[in-house]
Amino acid sequence: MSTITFEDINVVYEKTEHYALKNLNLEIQSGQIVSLIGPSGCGKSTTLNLASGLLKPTSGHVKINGQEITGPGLDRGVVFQSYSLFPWMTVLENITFALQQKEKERKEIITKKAAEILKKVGLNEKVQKSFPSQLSGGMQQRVAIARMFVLDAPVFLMDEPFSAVDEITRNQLQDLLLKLWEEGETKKTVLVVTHNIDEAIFLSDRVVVLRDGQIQQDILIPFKRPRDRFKIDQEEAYTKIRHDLLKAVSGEYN
Ligand SMILES: Nc1ncnc2c1ncn2[C@@H]1O[C@H](COP(=O)(O)OP(=O)(O)OP(=O)(O)O)[C@@H](O)[C@H]1O
Repeated sequence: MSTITFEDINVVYEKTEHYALKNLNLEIQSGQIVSLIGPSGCGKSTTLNLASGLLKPTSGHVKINGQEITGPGLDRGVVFQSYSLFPWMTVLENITFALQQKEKERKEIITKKAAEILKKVGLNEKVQKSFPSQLSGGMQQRVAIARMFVLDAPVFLMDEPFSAVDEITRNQLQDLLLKLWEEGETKKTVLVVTHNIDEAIFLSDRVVVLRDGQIQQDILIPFKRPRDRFKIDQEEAYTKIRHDLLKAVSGEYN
């Protein structure tokens, strides 16, 4: 169980004068999926980087379960837009290497575990023996998702994880993420940065809209899980939420 809290956060990057984040207060409850959306430069990645521990706030506190974050840690899994796999290792080696950093099991056990999660995300033995450069972007992102789940951190931080792939692949990856998340015994706390309003609605329990480093809107997404994208988008509530989010992102919300 992991709740992330941002308390009175201000971020002013070195050699700049403007606030990348200003008086930001946000709590992401344990087991929630929360998306951050908003126009370019509104502070989405800055918020995520605070949670990952790669960035420290100029003032304020970022905490997990009440404990101040002081740097990156194994309690947080991260997936970025670019595939962040080691190019000189095969797919299977990428996962076993990551697992070896965490678990002190025998090599055969780790390899078995790695192969199992890869199979689960739809990557067969042939793909497992391939190098990342031999795979499509969507497949590489499947590997990154597999790695995040097998490492089993209680918090997942994802920065535009599906923005580099085509729309059909994007939908498949969203479905995969939700399937693995829903199957989990303890629900992961997930913070996702996205530019895509439909993705934010489909994935999230809450969508937070940032503008100029501040929270403009914080909208609850009421659709029951598991969700069917082709059903929820027919609902009246969906149209209203989408409309409100589009307005908020465009800065036209009063
Ligand atoms: N390393 C940095 N040094 C200086 N300013 C930065 C740095 N990183 C971000 N900024 C500035 O901080 C503000 C917030 O940036 P951030 O990357 O968090 O926005 P974003 O919403 O993620 O944008 P995008 O959607 O384009 O990725 C912007 O004005 C940006 O120019």
